[in-house]
Amino acid sequence: MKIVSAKVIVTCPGRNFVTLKIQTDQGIYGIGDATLNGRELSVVSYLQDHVIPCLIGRDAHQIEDIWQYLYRGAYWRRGPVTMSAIAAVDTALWDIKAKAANMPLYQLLGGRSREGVLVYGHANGKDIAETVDEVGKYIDMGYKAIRAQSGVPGLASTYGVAGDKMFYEPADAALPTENVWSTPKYLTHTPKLFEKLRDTYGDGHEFLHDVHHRLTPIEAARLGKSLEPYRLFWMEDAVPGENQEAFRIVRQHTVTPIAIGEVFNTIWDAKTLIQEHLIDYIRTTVVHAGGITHLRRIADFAALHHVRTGSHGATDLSPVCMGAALHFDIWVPNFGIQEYMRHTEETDAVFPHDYKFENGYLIPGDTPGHGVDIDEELAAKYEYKPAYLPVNRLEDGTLWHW
Ligand SMILES: O=C(O)C(=O)C[C@H](O)[C@H](O)CO
Ligand SMILES: [Mg+2]
Repeated sequence: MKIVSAKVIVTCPGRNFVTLKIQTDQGIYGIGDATLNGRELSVVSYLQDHVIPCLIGRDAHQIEDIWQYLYRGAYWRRGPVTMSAIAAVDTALWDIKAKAANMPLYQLLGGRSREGVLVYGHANGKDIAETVDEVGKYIDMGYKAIRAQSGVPGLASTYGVAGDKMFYEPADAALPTENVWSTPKYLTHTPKLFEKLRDTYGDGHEFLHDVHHRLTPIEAARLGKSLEPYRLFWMEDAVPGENQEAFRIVRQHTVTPIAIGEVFNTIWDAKTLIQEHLIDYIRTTVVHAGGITHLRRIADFAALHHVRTGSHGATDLSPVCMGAALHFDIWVPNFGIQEYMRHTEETDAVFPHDYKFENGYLIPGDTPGHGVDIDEELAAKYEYKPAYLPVNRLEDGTLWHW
């Protein structure tokens, strides 16, 4: 089955998405997500100018060979742009193979390992009281796991805390918004939030928290320790991930489970973290870590070291990524949890899909392929709009992590 054409579709139904569509000589097509938040057009160019010309005429069934061809063959390995482009090709090819087999994608991976994919939603509020109320709304919707973020007293705005509660969009401005950050204020405040959540809702739900890479290792160790009485499912991105060895310090001091990986692109970003048992959950996902082919490699390596998966699933990962991720999640033996930030109605209309939310779980459908399509006519109505993620500064103006 030969690849005869491929095109990149950019659309902005409330936020930007980049989608690759690969067409074969047998009339079967596949799609893959290529969205890299705030840097979307660099992946568009990488695909259009450098990848698509190399795909034409290749056998769409040779997924592994094409992956190696694009990874090794480029000479310049890794990085978010390269790996998002490879992921888009890989996802589209798995979609094609599953459609050709007339099976849902999870059947090709090894079949279902579970009935549904446990997901966590995002609750956030300007203060503890509002966050506790928002968590209650997620519990009422049936969520069993909820990420909680709260505004910090004395800080005007904090990433993760939004006006629109259900459809929070971090890439919120044509140029980066500037937030102010104070580690001492945050470290004093955050344990109080989780104390209140456990007091209010008891022990029946999982609570998660995202630190956004803002702490040093010893500060992260302190936070993890202070959160221990509230039994978090995980503490996410506590320190920047580049220095994997730094996690040894966090690990030595706390039994709060540790998660990281949404900014990782390959197994090499997580190798030390996994083999030294420094983390509990690896959060790489389909679109930013080389597609299903590479994610499977990471998950298998993680399984050897008791590390489970917890794929990133914010709104900037399109429904195409979510669909593919759910087929992966329903199969992967060492599954942990899947993040699920709901897309808007406009986005869902552009990307018709067959997955559904039921009682705290997402269930992939049985449509052949990954079960997500793109309505190209509708997509064309939403023109690309530049949008950036915010930046973070300390109170004295120093640029900080976010
Ligand atoms: O969903 C999360 O855990 C995030 O941290 C959201 C990210 O900031 C967002 O997806 C960046 O593009
Ligand atoms: Mg995160």
